[in-house]
Amino acid sequence: MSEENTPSAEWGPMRSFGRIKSRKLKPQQASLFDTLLPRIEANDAHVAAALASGRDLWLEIGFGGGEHLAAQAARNPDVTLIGCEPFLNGVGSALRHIADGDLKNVLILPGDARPLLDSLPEASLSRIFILFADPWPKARHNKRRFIQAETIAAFARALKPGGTVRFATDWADYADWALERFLASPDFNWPAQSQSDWNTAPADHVTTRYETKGLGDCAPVFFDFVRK
Ligand SMILES: C[S@@+](CC[C@H](N)C(=O)[O-])C[C@H]1O[C@@H](n2cnc3c(N)ncnc32)[C@H](O)[C@@H]1O
Repeated sequence: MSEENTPSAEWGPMRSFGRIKSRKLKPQQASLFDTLLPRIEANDAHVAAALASGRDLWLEIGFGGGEHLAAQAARNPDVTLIGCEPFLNGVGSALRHIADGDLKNVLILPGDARPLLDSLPEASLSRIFILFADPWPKARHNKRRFIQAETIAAFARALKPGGTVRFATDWADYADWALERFLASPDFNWPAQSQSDWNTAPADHVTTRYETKGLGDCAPVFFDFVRK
């Protein structure tokens, strides 16, 4: 393998994430940042090892406090989950869940999911979760929503055929927005089962912290889109 083709060269953009400063954290959290995070950080080497293992790779974007991420990892020991979250205290909370559950199948990227999505090899993910993403309800802020035609194209590139994206929200306009964009994509199907059950939490869903707050303007909506 030539130098340019090694995974570390391919995933160079991931190195540009600034390190979260552990001194801004509570002492218990800071020690997890110093001890646990280096072992499980979704850096080039750890992601390369996860891919080489041949295990299914799932990605959770914006895991908040990490409750869903940790619960899915505990339920699915044969899968490796990557969680991305730029919110410092959320990462600290997820590290606590990972330590408490002695979970060995989680990688954490303390930052923006988009460069990671773009740098993962094509067709490397089996599932993507984006649960109760920031709704940006004001029209002038809609462009900040994570779901855009470009991110849907990035999901399509990174997912295996048959892989899924689960999108959940409790904001009606964001539900419409996401549905419109996924249906416009040539790369995704919305299967009949998800179409009939969109207002019921899927059997394998784990309630998230944000979901319990009920801050949106509608009951939770769940869409499972399938990569063609
Ligand atoms: C409304 S919260 C929901 C958190 C969690 N999914 C839940 O349901 O409790 C949205 C989260 O997405 C994170 N987020 C926003 N933009 C992101 C991005 N580009 N990449 C990864 N996470 C992001 C935020 O920091 C925030 O924690």
